[in-house]
Amino acid sequence: MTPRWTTAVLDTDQPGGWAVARSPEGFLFDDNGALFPREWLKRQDLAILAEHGIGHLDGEPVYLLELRAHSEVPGCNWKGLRAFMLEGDHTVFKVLGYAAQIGTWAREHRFCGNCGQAMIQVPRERAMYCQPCDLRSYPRISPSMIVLVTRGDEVLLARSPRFVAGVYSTLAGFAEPGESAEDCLIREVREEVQIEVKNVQYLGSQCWPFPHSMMLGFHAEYAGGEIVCQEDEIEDAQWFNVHDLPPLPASRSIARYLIDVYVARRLGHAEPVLPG
Ligand SMILES: NC(=O)c1ccc[n+]([C@@H]2O[C@H](COP(=O)([O-])OP(=O)(O)OC[C@H]3O[C@@H](n4cnc5c(N)ncnc54)[C@H](O)[C@@H]3O)[C@@H](O)[C@H]2O)c1
Ligand SMILES: [Mg+2]
Ligand SMILES: [Zn+2]
Repeated sequence: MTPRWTTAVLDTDQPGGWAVARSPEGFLFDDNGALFPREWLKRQDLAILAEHGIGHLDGEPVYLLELRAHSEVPGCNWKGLRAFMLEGDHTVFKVLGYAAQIGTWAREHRFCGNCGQAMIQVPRERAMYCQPCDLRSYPRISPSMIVLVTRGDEVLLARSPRFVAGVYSTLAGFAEPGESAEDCLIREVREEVQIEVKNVQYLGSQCWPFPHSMMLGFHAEYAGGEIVCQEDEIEDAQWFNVHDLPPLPASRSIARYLIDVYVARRLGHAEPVLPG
């Protein structure tokens, strides 16, 4: 099946297509959603910082208008990316997630990190370029490990102080230079709860555009230790029985997928599908 959404580097000199507008307040939307006829959107009073051609949705070109600040557009409102993840069309969320990552990266790479001079967008390539340094900067992706640790009928779930009240999730953390995915996972579990794991198994991955994580999802078995929560990072961590789980993360997250897969296997139910 052809995917509805494919990324591409489009020429912004071409007219037409759809556009999304992103400001520090999130994405612009109205009753029809977050995609607007591009020519109409560009006629509105918007503080445009940059325009990027980002791909095709159902065969139609899509552009991003990255704004310096949010503006009032009659009949429209602004909404954060997370809200689009939680509700509405998943393909539109993927478009907006990609747009957010490109917008953030281009905004943060307007100047060369080596010499400080202005960089230019490379035509037909997703890169910012500094001519004097001959330096190209590509969109940043941050590999992050996420793991469900289990012990028979029990799963290890934890709360960060940043979570919605009551919600428990799997452990996660960013890879550091010099680490393999497995090294990172073992270190993160040790740091966050002082538990040792074994039989690490990769299950799948998910783009997590908050702001640019690439989540690599694993299952691991408990090998030893008692839970000791890392100060500041982990508010609480517990072993939960698969028959008595606390409020869990959003159904489109890989964290939820890892939990649902294990519970399904344990209870002999059909396995869920990982949202792309
Ligand atoms: N999709 C999901 O289901 C899901 C679930 C849980 C976490 N996540 C994501 O996983 C990522 C990592 O999880 P975490 O917040 O527990 O990480 P973590 O345990 O490594 O701790 C966060 C700390 O890492 C540092 N940090 C921030 N950005 C970094 C980067 N790009 N590279 C290296 N270090 C960085 C900061 O000091 C920050 O306080 C986050 O983006 C989080 O949103 C996704
Ligand atoms: Mg963490
Ligand atoms: Zn430079």
